Amino acid sequence: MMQFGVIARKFSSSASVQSAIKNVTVIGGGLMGSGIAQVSAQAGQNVTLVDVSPDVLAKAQKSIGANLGRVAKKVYKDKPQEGEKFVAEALGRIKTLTDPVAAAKSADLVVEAIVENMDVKHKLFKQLDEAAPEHTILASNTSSLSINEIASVVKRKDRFGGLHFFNPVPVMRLLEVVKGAETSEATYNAMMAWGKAVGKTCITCKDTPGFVVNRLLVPYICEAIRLYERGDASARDIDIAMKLGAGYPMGPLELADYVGLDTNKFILDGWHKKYPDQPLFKPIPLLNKLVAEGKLGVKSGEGFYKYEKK
Ligand SMILES: CCCCCCCC(=O)CC(=O)SCCNC(=O)CCNC(=O)[C@H](O)C(C)(C)COP(=O)(O)OP(=O)(O)OC[C@H]1O[C@@H](n2cnc3c(N)ncnc32)[C@H](O)[C@@H]1OP(=O)(O)O
Ligand SMILES: NC(=O)C1=CN([C@@H]2O[C@H](COP(=O)(O)OP(=O)(O)OC[C@H]3O[C@@H](n4cnc5c(N)ncnc54)[C@H](O)[C@@H]3O)[C@@H](O)[C@H]2O)C=CC1
Repeated sequence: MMQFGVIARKFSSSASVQSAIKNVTVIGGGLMGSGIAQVSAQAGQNVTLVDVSPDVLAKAQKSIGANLGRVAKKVYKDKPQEGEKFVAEALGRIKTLTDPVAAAKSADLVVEAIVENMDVKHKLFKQLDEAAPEHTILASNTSSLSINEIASVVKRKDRFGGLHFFNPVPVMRLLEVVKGAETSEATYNAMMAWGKAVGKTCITCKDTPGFVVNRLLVPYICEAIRLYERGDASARDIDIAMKLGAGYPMGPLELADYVGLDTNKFILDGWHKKYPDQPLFKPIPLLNKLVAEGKLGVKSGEGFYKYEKK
């Protein structure tokens, strides 16, 4: 207990922690990338947010502005002018680009948050490795792919690692810092210091499938889908059970809809291919059916539940 207290204090987050990294490039302006850009800018970093789509970048700026407004309302409750200044300054620290190569040239750290596809990630990291200055650390926010496999295409394997954030990034306090087989101690220390500087509590994990959280969360969600598929309980009752019986903020089926059923399926299929004998990773016909029907959860308006389209 004593030891846990010490560890908890040692790794407790603080936005005032100093990091040598001042210029961060975030690639992918979707759900995760926009959140990573926001928390970095909030912590005083100069941020370049990159996406292939200018529309995504415009949407990301809008949602970051709205989320910074939420933070300002809380932190500067009685000082609205200071709140406005905080939002304007943080937004002013984020510039947007559609060219990852140009964006890498000024980066101390690049955090990649593009589609969960090994070939697409490889193509991007090859370009980044060639374009980025010598000292730049390259990191991936992958949910389920191997950090070593992603790093296989870069020369700077010692300056490569995993920085795995959680959705919604501005709210979830954890950051998994993943050491690849060749990640140097200096890179690891820099990633830990940066994670703390952007306000997260960091934990360390080796390059193992799903790291800590998803290795436990994916089988849990999949078992909930199988329970529902067998007709053992209704979706509503499964979710109520885990919220009221186990203290989770969302039930497993709500969380699956929130993360995206396509993402759930992608992770499961990838792990099943790699570990065909592991029963926890076996395909789930109901999940496949929902995805084939375009029922992807919150983002498509329907998954296990129906949602109003935004
Ligand atoms: C099989 C595949 C599975 C894995 C797939 C891969 C995924 C990954 O790699 C890793 C992941 O991210 S796994 C997902 C991790 N996330 C979770 O588990 C979220 C669980 N849900 C929650 O914590 C709350 O329901 C939640 C915080 C979302 C909402 O909380 P509430 O229900 O209490 O609702 P609110 O009262 O509206 O919000 C509470 C406070 O949070 C603020 N907020 C909510 N959403 C936000 C957002 N999107 N951006 C910024 N701020 C946000 C909200 O303002 C409120 O703040 P306070 O006013 O201070 O309370
Ligand atoms: N959705 C989640 O809950 C979580 C996802 N992740 C991981 O984060 C990464 C991103 O996920 P999301 O933000 O959910 O995806 P998303 O689909 O919301 O965003 C991905 C963005 O990347 C852009 N993009 C694709 N290829 C690109 C390229 N070559 N260069 C620049 N931009 C490119 C797309 O236009 C899109 O806007 C994935 O690796 C995912 O596994 C990690 C933690 C949680």
